[in-house]
Amino acid sequence: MNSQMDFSKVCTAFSTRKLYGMSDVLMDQIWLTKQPDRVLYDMYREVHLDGKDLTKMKTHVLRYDITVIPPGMLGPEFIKTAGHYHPPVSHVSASDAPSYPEVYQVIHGTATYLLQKRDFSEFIVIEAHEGDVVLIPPDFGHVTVNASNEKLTMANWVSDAFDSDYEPVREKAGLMYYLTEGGFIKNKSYDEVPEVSIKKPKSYPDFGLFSGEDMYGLVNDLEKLDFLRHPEKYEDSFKRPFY
Ligand SMILES: O=P(O)(O)OC[C@H]1O[C@](O)(CO)[C@@H](O)[C@@H]1O
Repeated sequence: MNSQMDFSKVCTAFSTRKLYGMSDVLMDQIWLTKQPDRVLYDMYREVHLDGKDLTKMKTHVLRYDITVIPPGMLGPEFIKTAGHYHPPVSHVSASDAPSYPEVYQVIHGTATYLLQKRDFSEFIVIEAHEGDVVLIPPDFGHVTVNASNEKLTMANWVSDAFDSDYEPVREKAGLMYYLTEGGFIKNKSYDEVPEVSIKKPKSYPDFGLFSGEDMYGLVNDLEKLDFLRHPEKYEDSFKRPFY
């Protein structure tokens, strides 16, 4: 996928996330009161190069989305996405059903992915550059930060069978740590937090995902993304510690 494309022409839905819509998850509430509302980032849903690709995505109940996050600060914090968890897969009735995973690829710029385990036992940070792929395993909440001085364009493949859950991140006023110019700052809403665990991007041969390979190409091989819809079948590959 080319970061210079006009994604609004090749998506089925466009939306933006605005500052006031994220007020609950920001570290500096005093800074916020002095800010006018503004658009923080753009989201393009079901990006497709032609109608056939869109049909394939819909048939497999998968979405290829693009998110564009300009550089900037939210007070002391670097600009970031609101953050959310995915619900457990609905076709497994067990109380420990895994939640839907997701895979990101940086198209242009630098992304810092923050991954937080649902039970607060892990906090993983992965800085990714152009071509890098980052897999969000089941049961991790996630936020993307643009801590660089250039525009970030990133893609994701994800199941289209659910809505993201924003409440757990909102009720704690963000993830366990905020990424600021001075480094990571602990979010006081959490009692005990694990240390920040810095990891490097990698390829995921078990899932057919390789850094440097444009993952839009998977539109021609969507069976390979079955793990996004049926993570319960890939339990061994998702075994902890995943990173
Ligand atoms: O939903 P949030 O937390 O604002 O994050 C934005 C991004 O997350 C995704 O929904 C995928 O999880 C992207 O498609 C979207 O652009």
